[in-house]
Amino acid sequence: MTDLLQDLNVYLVGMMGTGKTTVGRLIAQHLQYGFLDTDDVITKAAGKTINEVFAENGEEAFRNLESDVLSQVCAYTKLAVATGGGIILRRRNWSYLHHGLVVWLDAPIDVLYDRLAADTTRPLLQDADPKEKLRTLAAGRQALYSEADLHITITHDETPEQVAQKIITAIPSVLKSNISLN
Ligand SMILES: Nc1ncnc2c1ncn2[C@@H]1O[C@H](COP(=O)(O)OP(=O)(O)O)[C@@H](O)[C@H]1O
Ligand SMILES: O=C(O)C1=C[C@@H](OP(=O)(O)O)[C@@H](O)[C@H](O)C1
Ligand SMILES: [Mg+2]
Repeated sequence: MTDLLQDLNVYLVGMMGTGKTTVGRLIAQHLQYGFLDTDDVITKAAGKTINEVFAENGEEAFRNLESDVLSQVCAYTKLAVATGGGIILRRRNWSYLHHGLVVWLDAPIDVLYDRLAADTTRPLLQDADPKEKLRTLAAGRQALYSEADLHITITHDETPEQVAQKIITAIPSVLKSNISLN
């Protein structure tokens, strides 16, 4: 499996709350890869929280930082990368993501809402109706997420370890089909 991947980075994309950060760490352990979360890198580089970046600099500035971080991360290999849910919004980011294997974690809105209802660290969900906000964001992003190499659907009762295992099991199928296309 690790041979098949040829040190390619694995990028997890998907809506807030799908478990990119949690599952990304497990994927890294399985693959004996390093782990990186683009939000963590932004937080460290900016010296403030994601909430503070949004509040003080705005979403556009956050998206610029996100693109900068991704452009630097894609120069490395053997990384499992948890991205922020909006990374797919910028076309330029796809040229970086496609240096590696892009995995879309896809979970029902109810699951995302249950996980994030009490969370205050997602500025885009600090809204009068966070569930509706999740629906709107997901609807607007669906077509972009579907550009990922691998689509992993998550049900409400799957543990992070089960999701990681599902990804690890599915990866060879995409790599094989890529090879036969070339
Ligand atoms: N498979 C899962 N089952 C239950 N809770 C989960 C699962 N994956 C993630 N979580 C929880 O959901 C919340 C959001 O997970 P996180 O990894 O931060 O998602 P993301 O990075 O996609 O926004 C966290 O509290 C995390 O512990
Ligand atoms: O979906 C989004 O636009 C965002 C998702 C967040 O990351 P997670 O997907 O890890 O929650 C974080 O990057 C920021 O709050 C914006
Ligand atoms: Mg995350």
